[in-house]
Amino acid sequence: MTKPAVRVAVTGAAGQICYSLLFRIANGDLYGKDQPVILQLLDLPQAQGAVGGVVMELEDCAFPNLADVVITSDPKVAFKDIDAGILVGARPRSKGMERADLLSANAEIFKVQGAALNEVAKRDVKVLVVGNPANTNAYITAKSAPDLPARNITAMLRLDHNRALSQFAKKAGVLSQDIEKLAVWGNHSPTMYADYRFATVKGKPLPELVGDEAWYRDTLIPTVGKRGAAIIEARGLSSAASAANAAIDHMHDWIHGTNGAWVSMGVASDGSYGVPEGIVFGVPAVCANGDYEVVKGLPMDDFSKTKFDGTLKELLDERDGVSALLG
Ligand SMILES: NC(=O)C1=CN([C@@H]2O[C@H](COP(=O)(O)OP(=O)(O)OC[C@H]3O[C@@H](n4cnc5c(N)ncnc54)[C@H](O)[C@@H]3O)[C@@H](O)[C@H]2O)C=CC1
Ligand SMILES: O=C([O-])CC(=O)C(=O)O
Repeated sequence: MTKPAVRVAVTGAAGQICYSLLFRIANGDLYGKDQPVILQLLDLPQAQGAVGGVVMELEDCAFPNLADVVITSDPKVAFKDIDAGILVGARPRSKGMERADLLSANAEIFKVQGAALNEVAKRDVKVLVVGNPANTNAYITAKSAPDLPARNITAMLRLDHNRALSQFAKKAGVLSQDIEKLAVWGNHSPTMYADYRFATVKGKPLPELVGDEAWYRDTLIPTVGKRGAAIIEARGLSSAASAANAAIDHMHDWIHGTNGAWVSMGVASDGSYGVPEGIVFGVPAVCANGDYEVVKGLPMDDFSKTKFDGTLKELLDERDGVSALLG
């Protein structure tokens, strides 16, 4: 017998990330090939025609498990009874613009969408915020959805995690899939801290395989931190297919589990590592049974502490920047 369909809302459906993401979800990359999915697509009124075009293309793929598609500009229609929500729709950064510039432009969007999720989504909905500044947008969403568990409203650090994996793999001459226990801490921004101190490859410490602490500090960390800007510079547009891939990885692992492996997720702090409660902070996590647990008790050395405090300070400043809006 066919399983009942799950409902997945995706916002920013006419945008470039969704042009990749929607096809991956419809193909079963999120919930599996045996799970019917209903896509509930949100975009602005002026983008409805373009969303219609994307939906024609989805139809033309004849995905066996795409049960239905809803197109709307009303968040309460898009989020009705959803099992999962991927909030992509936001104003993207253009050349020369920093994420902080996006803060106020996007804060209002996530306030409205948080309130709509609060009203109509399933009580155990899993939410991933992709739209930048992703951590603070997730923070606003959670604060605007007080009846939903804050732990279920997450932000995307997985692109940073995947970027770091690839750079480390290249440097150490190993496969990225063999790198375990990498952690990306903090904000999805150039201040993020890709921490390889605990990482191993087939039991060997990654720092030993890399064998070049100066490269790690002076090249790896800034390369990953500024990768989004490098892609904008090269493409004239921000990253899209890799962002969609990271969103699939994040949600897939949350839904299906990681078999003990660490992944990096932006999650509402419970106060651990000294991060004030509620701040959405990138942490290493292990997923199981449709839930995640933050890896706790990792020690910090002087370098880590400096990096950690820097990215935390940026998030606290962003929080202060939106506090008036949250009232
Ligand atoms: N967290 C991460 O790792 C990454 C985040 N991003 C962010 O993802 C976001 C989307 O990127 P793209 O798809 O490239 O942008 P895009 O400009 O191609 O598409 C954005 C879409 O969102 C829609 N939109 C705007 N306001 C909306 C609202 N209130 N409700 C629903 N839809 C709305 C627009 O009409 C447009 O169709 C940007 O904020 C970008 O910075 C991009 C890459 C990585
Ligand atoms: O940098 C940007 O604006 C897009 C983004 O978040 C990324 O590629 O990491």
